[in-house]
Amino acid sequence: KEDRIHRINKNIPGPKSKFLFGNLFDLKGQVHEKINEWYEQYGSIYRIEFGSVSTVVLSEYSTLKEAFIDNGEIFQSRFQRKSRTACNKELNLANSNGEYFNHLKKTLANEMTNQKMKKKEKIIKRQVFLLSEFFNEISQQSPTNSGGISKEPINNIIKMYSLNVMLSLLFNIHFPYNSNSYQEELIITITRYFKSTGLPYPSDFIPTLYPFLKNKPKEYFEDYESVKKLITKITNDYQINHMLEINENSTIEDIENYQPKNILESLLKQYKLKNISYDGVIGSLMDLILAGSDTTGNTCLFSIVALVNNSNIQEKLFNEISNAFKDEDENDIDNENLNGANIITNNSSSLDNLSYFSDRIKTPYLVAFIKEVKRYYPSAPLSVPHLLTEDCEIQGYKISKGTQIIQNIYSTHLSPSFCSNPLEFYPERFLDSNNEPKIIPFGIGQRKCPGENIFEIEIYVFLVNLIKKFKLSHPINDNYQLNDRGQFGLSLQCPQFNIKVESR
Ligand code: HEM
Repeated sequence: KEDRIHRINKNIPGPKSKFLFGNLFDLKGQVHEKINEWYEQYGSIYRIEFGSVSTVVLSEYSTLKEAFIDNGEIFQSRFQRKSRTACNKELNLANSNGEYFNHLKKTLANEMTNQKMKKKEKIIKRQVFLLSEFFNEISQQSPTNSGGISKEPINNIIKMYSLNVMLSLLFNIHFPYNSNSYQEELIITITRYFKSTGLPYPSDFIPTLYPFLKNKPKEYFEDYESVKKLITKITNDYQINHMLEINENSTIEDIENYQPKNILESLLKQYKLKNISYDGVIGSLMDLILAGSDTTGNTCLFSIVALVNNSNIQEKLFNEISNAFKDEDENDIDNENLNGANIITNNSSSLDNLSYFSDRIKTPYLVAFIKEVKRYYPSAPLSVPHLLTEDCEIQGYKISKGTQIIQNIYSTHLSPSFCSNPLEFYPERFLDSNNEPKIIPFGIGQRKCPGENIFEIEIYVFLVNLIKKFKLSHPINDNYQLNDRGQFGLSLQCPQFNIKVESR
């Protein structure tokens, strides 16, 4: 089977590969930068070998469109890596295929529509308010009160925001914004897991090595299990406390008539109808929490880096936002403590009345800034690998079924074929709606990210509040730049940084 794949793919250009290991030795560390180097050498379609797995890397919008949209059906399956399937048994959304996947996707798509997500802005604003308190504390740290410097890098706290949004959306709970405790360990575990899950492990691609390396690296499997334990406990608790209407005595009809109140209940309903397994429920919740918190968290962090490194842009945004949203929020948030995670009470407040996101037309420069952040710092630089399920021809090259396909979002966004001066951070390029370049941070085609709608609200509300209330700058000198070279992982990791915060 592999001989056939290699025979068909051999006409596609690409670097020389080594016996047994293929190009794996080159794919260590900053994988996306190596993939970009090869893109510059071989163009928008090239072939590499992940051990014995023939792989084709596709870049640039027209090539990706030809594959993932014009030939969408045969490009939609996930390539299964043993290290991942050993954890999730192919029962979760991100790793399943075929009918089972379609069922899961439909269940989640129904719950994550633009309309439904817009109604969740209240939840997001609550989290942004709590996060602002943390920034307030930093700003008051210096003796003059004119501005303070964070004592520690702020990366984990910002990731706590995106994790809390997902936890409150799914389970109606969130963690406090402080360090030295259980939640910081959780963030570190998620970050480590997401970094390592993007790396190509030799045991996934060299069958002869599998028996020796199958449970390595140990940390990767331990991290997965520790997050799974937490999500399983929260899900079990939720069922006991909230889904009382459905129990062992319920008939199929009762279950079918049950109206789920959120994403979690929709998944549990499908489990009770025996359409998906309990592991499928937990695995898909983990997808949402892991994918939802790490990608969004890193993008929020990169947006802060962009504000600090481009103070003129920060001032322009401050002026635009202050003019657009003059009103002040009053926040009255009550929490009850439960095992370290707080239950969110549903007191209504002025938070409920205001929707920044629906009014984003008032802030065209901020909307353009967010697009530029997504382009310049693509949070999922190489997307999630796909599997080609039928032979096909793309850009005149024949590709065999069984080939692993990589969506190269990183080069697509940062190559001169995409836009002029691609290495300049320049939001203005998105101001002309007739001429705006097409970005694909969420992937392309049938497997495109289901979290896009919620992400857009999360980053918009986050930036409106942060920019309106605080001036952010480099902790040492206003003229210095923060390091913005992302570290490779399934999501591009923003380097750790401290920050100076002044209240506006
Ligand atoms: C900056 C924010 C985000 C970026 C850049 C991003 C990017 C991506 C990309 C590139 C993919 C793969 C698409 C493909 O294979 O064609 C993906 C898949 C996925 N994302 Fe996101 N994502 C983000 C936020 C989120 C959020 C907030 C959630 C959850 C609410 C989420 C959940 C998922 C899931 C579950 C998948 C797997 C979908 C599947 O296999 O069908 N993502 N995302």
